[in-house]
Amino acid sequence: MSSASEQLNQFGWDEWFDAKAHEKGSAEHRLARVVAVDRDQLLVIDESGEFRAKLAGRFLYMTEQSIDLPCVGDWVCIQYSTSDMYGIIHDVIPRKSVLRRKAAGDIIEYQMIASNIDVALIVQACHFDFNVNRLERYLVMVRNGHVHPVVLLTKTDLVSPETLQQLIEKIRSAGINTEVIALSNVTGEGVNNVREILQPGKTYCLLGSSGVGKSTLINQLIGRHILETKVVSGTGEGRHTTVRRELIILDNGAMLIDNPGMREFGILGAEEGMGDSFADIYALASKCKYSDCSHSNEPGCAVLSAIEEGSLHRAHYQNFIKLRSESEFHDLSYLEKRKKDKAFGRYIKSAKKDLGITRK
Ligand SMILES: Nc1nc2c(ncn2[C@@H]2O[C@H](COP(=O)(O)OP(=O)(O)OP(=O)(O)O)[C@@H](O)[C@H]2O)c(=O)[nH]1
Ligand SMILES: [Zn+2]
Repeated sequence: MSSASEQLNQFGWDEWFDAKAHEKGSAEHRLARVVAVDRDQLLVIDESGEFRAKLAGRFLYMTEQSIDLPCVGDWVCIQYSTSDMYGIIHDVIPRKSVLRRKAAGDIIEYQMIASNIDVALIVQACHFDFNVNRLERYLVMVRNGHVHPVVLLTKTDLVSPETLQQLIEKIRSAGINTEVIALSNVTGEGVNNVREILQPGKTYCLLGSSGVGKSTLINQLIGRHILETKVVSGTGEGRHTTVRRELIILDNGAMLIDNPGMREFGILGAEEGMGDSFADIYALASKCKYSDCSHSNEPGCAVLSAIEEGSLHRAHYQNFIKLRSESEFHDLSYLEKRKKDKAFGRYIKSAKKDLGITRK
């Protein structure tokens, strides 16, 4: 790594990105990390501070999908010129991890929420909000994006220690081995356990339903001075109106991404299944000859006959197949793998018992 890129380590740059930048031939460019996106303007940070930036016309022209445009958390190749108040973004360095959600509608389109997140803190409140199935859906989304999950149970002040213990047992008996931190923003209990896992140079985000205490927790984690915004131009001079920063650097050097997309993520990402847009296909599927019909070539498939008859649009069906292979397949493969792991664990246990091996 060059010394310039070493200075970027504080913002999460590492050997992984370095290797990707070399592969792409972008290693010679100046690099910066996106801390906010405001329509066509971006706010980026590098070792010399924060700058406004815009996308290069050529980059915009060459980009076919909106998910390939820079989002919060991305590393970008940037050029600064003395004549322009904006830095010009020429490229995006490949993403190590992503949080994205399906855009509404039949066409399979994804919307980027943020990238290059190391750990997602999945927040549920002990009181009212707690739901293991929803937790599993969040875990699937997060792991599909290659983000490491940690579960936060908030509002412990509203439940008895026994109830809290039962909630944790429910999580464990669902086969979820993810680290769980219980906390109360009111008493402050457990908040330090969250602080302890936040490492400098790593990027975190909070996911969870509205009202579970994410903002309250973020406010506890943020030092006051971070809220003051000083935005300079590409030349390093002048001040401009404030952009709401979505990537926040905490006092200890850990980074926290909190953006509007993340706030809606729970509803559109983890909670909306495929059912809504493909209700017609699911209705037909119940009439297929085989209950495990994949609707691709089976005899007696009601979905395929509906296409033949013209009562189901082929394009709609193709979207269904594509989305199923892209999303449900990954989701299921993760859940199935975990079930298998669990089954394997039981198998090992019983085999040990048969052989008379017991834990000392
Ligand atoms: N009793 C109790 N109340 C809490 C706790 N944490 C947050 N609250 C309260 O719960 C309400 C919602 O908290 P927020 O932090 O705004 O929740 P949020 O998750 O940020 O919600 P959105 O901004 O809608 O995503 C507020 O009235 C908080 O004061 C807690 O640990 N215990
Ligand atoms: Zn079928």
